[in-house]
Amino acid sequence: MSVAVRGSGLWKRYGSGQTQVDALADVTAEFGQGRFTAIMGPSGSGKSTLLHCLAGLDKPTAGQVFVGDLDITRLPEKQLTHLRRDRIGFVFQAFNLVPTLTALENITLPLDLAGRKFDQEWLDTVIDTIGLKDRLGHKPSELSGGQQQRVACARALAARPDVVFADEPTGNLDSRSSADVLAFLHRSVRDFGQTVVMVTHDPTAASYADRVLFLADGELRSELLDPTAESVLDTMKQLDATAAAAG
Ligand SMILES: Nc1ncnc2c1ncn2[C@@H]1O[C@H](COP(=O)(O)OP(=O)(O)OP(=O)(O)O)[C@@H](O)[C@H]1O
Repeated sequence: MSVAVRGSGLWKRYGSGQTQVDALADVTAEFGQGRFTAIMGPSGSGKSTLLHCLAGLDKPTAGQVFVGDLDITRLPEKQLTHLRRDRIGFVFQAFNLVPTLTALENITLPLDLAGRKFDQEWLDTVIDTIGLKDRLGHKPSELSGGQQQRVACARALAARPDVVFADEPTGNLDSRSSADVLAFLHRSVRDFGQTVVMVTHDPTAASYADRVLFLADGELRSELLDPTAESVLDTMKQLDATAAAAG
């Protein structure tokens, strides 16, 4: 299995002296191509920081991030911007759609901005899979939260990136809409070989992934393969118990 993204010896330090926080403390992790990985952990454990460093949105204090063979921590800002545009997709908790554009215009916006020719067949496949064909001419305000997030997922996939990073993509959704969004991400991995890395608090959301990584205090503490909501909950309880015993 080839590796889509790799973080090696990642540190992220904020502040100094009394207020110093190591949001990441020597995290090394690989994300295989065509795999769906969830990142979990208590609030403040470093999940978003890890995702942002892996996605080139933030620079680690030490360590390296490779997208394919490319060390993105060494890239000048302009090349990094191009890499984020061409090879990385993002889905945020707050959808972040452009309110004045239709759903379809939002989906193709990154390609329009990059002046790229569409792979129409791929775009049709993605649009078929989000199941919003009759809503493509609607503005975000005319769509439900779940529909908006599916549009945001389609936008992230439109350029067929090496990897899609999703930061709490179901954090603002009810369970039915969450299931639609997660089913779409799952299908993009299973049917199209996409690579997805998703931060979530929700054991049910994590159960859609192939693998769950658990962070605590900026360190990787555990890993679960082929998770179920129950096995994720059990692991969270064990980690809580270990933390309570240690502290
Ligand atoms: N810009 C910043 N300046 C100082 N400290 C920061 C900054 N960003 C994050 N931190 C600290 O780094 C640690 C990790 O934060 P991070 O947001 O990555 O955690 P998280 O696991 O994503 O939390 P949550 O689940 O609450 O979103 C926290 O202690 C946080 O307070």
